[in-house]
Amino acid sequence: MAAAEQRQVRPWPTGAEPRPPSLASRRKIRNGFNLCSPLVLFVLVALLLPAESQQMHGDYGFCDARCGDAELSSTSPTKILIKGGTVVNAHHKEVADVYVQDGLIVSVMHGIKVNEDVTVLDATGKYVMPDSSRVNETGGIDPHTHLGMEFMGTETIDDFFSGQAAALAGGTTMHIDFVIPVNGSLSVGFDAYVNKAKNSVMDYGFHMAITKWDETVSKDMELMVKEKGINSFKFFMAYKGSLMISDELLLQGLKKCKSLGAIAMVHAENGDGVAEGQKKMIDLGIKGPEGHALSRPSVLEGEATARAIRLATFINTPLYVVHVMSIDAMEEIAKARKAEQPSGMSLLPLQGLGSVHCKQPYVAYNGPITSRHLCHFLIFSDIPAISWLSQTFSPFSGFSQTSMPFLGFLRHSRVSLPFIGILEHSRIEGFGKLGIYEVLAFYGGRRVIGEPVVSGLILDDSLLWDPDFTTAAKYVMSPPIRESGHDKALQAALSTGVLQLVGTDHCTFNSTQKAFGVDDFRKIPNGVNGIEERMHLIWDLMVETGQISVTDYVRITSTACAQIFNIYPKKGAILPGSDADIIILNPNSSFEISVGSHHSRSDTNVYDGRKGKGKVEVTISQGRIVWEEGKLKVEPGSGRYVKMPPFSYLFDGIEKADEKYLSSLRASVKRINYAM
Ligand SMILES: NC(=O)NCCC(=O)O
Ligand SMILES: [Zn+2]
Repeated sequence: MAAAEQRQVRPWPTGAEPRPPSLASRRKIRNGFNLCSPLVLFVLVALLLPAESQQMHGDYGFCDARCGDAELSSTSPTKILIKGGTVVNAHHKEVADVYVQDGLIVSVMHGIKVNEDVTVLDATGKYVMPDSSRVNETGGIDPHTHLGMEFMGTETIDDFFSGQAAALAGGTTMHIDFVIPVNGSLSVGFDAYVNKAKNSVMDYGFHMAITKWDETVSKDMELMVKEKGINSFKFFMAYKGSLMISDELLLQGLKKCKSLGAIAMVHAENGDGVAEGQKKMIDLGIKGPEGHALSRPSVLEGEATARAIRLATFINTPLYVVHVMSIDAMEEIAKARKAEQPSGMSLLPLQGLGSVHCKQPYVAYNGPITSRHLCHFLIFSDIPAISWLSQTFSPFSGFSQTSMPFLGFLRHSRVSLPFIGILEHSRIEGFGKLGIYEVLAFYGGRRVIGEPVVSGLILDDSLLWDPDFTTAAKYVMSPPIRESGHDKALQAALSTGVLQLVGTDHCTFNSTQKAFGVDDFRKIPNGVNGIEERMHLIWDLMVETGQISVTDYVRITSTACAQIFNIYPKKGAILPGSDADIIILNPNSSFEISVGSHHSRSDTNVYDGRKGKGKVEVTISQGRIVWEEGKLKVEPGSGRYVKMPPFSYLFDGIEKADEKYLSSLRASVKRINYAM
């Protein structure tokens, strides 16, 4: 990496600010069970086989990303034992050790002993609170970023290097960026992004935008899915005159997505309405950043969301609504997700069942399991007769999520009240512990996913009225940050499962770039930061306030994304065989966000000055410690492109629904032709 490039990455302040306390007193453990035994090596090789990453390694040394230092440091060890923390997955949490080797999680269990060549991060004691231990581990996945994006006549100030360095410092270990076609060409756009991503320092995937429609685009979509590892395409319903597509194109795109098993994503704002709103503001003489919010009210977001959902329903294909910013859009998603629940079925809270540690909004599905309803259960049991279930449920047992034996049993036996019924059955009472820990994914109504972003969950639009242009302009993004009230409603929707996962839409422009629109809000490049702040802010906003549980946190920041984009449990889980992308978060430490210490290249930060509880103290990416004690060590070129296969769980049952639709047509009707 060029030294000049390195210098542009902002430093973690040295000396000026108190450092977070060291998480881990490193030590070597002697005389333990040898994890390099032939058996373990065999397991490792077996686990390595299904890896689907396409490596795009550069020829770089391992270097420190801190500003100006440019010092080379040695590669961090690839054998790591994290001792004594609470391992949190979306389905379950437990105190356990995690052993990592060669970039993979090898083992998650109690009392792992290792040889002296293993680096031990011992979290025990230091982080255990009176009621429970509180070290939470998993790497976050940001489903929505724009690094190195050319947009509104300029290019984002964060490229793949600085954006990813910032991500790692904040505990995000993978992100999915949007490839923008070049003059409508997907292939040219893809190649351009492969080039942009050359200096990557962590794993990443690609979505792709569709900005025009013709035979070549249609064929290229196929190529992208079948050969390039893209399983999602985004349609901009806004940005008239540049990225915006028509309903006709959207329909073509939805059909194509469905045939390829790719997820259609929408930026849902009525672009014609926005153009009209902008004209109105300019006519009224409102040219400052507040004009941005005023010109694109939430009704335009609600309308486009409703339209996209209806068109996707018409085609019968899944839809993913990016950056849900308003109550209007969220309510359309809520309505759609409830829409098709067959009568007689309901959602029940799991509270109070045996040893279940479930809190709202965990739900169990109290009705027949059909292929329309993906219910992914994890059963914990010490009842010998059924303890095999938790083993068979290992995602690495060779079964896909939807063909696990137990789900198969539920489906085929057509049991009504299958789950709750079984749990309440007297035969198992008193035999031991039994619990459903969580329903990982529930899909009941239309296949609609709603993604709020950190800015929409936390901020309100008041600062767009700030008299200082630079301050106001940094909040300009689309759809706009809404007036107070929308944020709280989005939080509630997230905590109750109406919205599923949290992105950032990290799309940074510095104050010089934002000043392009000093005389006209329409020229202010749209976008805010968040890739570094997401994990901290969501922890503080949602977990610290009790709105969601720790396992929910993992689900909305990591697991749901991995499941939707079909890379679970390689990503999004702390399980044997998963990639070793791990964070260690200390809920007793505090964070403070500051433009002076963030790792983005931007000279502004919309969260500047925010403080909160919960600090990511260690980030492990690809099995290497890349963030520890406030120091970032990254290797440009080490980031791997993660291919994402089509036909995620969201497509489960689509064919059956199509068949049902066709058989319901009662057509074509045979008529007597009287004319003959
Ligand atoms: N959101 C935003 O303002 N900028 C990035 C482009 C987009 O996602 O609309
Ligand atoms: Zn975006």
